[in-house]
Amino acid sequence: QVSMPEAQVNALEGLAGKQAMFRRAQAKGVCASGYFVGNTVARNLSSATVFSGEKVPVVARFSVGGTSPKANDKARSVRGLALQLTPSTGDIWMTANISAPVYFVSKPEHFVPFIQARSPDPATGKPDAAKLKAFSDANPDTLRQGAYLAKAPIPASYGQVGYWGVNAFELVNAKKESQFVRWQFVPDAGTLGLTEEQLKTMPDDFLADELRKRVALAPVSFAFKLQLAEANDQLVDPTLQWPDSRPVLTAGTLVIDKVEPGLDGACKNLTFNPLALPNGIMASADPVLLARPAPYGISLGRRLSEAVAK
Ligand code: HEM
Repeated sequence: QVSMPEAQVNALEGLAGKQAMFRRAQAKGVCASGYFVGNTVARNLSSATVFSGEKVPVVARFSVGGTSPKANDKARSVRGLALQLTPSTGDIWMTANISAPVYFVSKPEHFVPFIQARSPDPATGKPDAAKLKAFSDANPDTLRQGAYLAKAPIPASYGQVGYWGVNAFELVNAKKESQFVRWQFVPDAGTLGLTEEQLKTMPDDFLADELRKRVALAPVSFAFKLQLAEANDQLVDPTLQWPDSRPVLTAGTLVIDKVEPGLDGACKNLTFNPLALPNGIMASADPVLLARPAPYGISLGRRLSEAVAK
């Protein structure tokens, strides 16, 4: 009997073949570092020490969606921004964010059939179109992320695309007041997509070098924004956004001022566990959020033991 988290990681390995030593999702990426500074908006909502206003050291990993370390940087997939914040006092905070406001499943048990419907059928070497249609028809919520990405520009830079936390979290302040939020990292340089011409002429691999060159000239920064839930907003379905009318407040700044010359750096031995939350930031009841740490840990375990076995 295979557990759900193991089945999820196995399904990811089936998409483009097992990629030993690489992350089983967002396999292609680059490690970077910098700092985060929270402001009074954050401090009024949360007692987390990452929001104290000090420069909190950050390890960051930018990534391209999919399970292949050779993924095409021009693919119509998500880009990722994963962070580990290590304040001088208090708890570490980890978060893994994507360049879409929504996820592709609303229930963790849909993850395996979603991936399998897109994986090559052993008989034909291609995904089974009928199987994909049947799954999509039965679960139309699994098409929402694709619909978003179909309309979004293909990012020209890891530093010129927005990243969303997607899942809802609960902030709690010193007075024990609670506020449910969703966060996003909005690039200060603005968003920029590849032109039709660039989509034809750019190489498949450019994002890591582009970020190195950009950061060598000046740090890359993002506004950390919080969208505030109202009383009856749903907190458990990451395929749905909250209404645009919900207030979005700037609560801090993320600055990236160094990019690893290679790919790994400090990210190699880490998994960015989205439930590694400090006091003052709590998980919502979103079942997709609660399902994340186990497969991340399994992926970390597999890739680290493969690296030793090599
Ligand atoms: C049941 C749902 C999910 C499963 C099974 C899953 C699975 C995984 C796995 C196995 C990894 C590789 C971990 C590692 O080796 O360190 C990963 C990484 C990642 N996931 Fe998820 N994930 C889920 C939901 C989400 C959601 C909702 C988001 C969006 C916010 C997300 C964003 C990311 C990002 C950005 C990474 C790359 C982190 C890095 O750079 O190290 N995942 N996921």
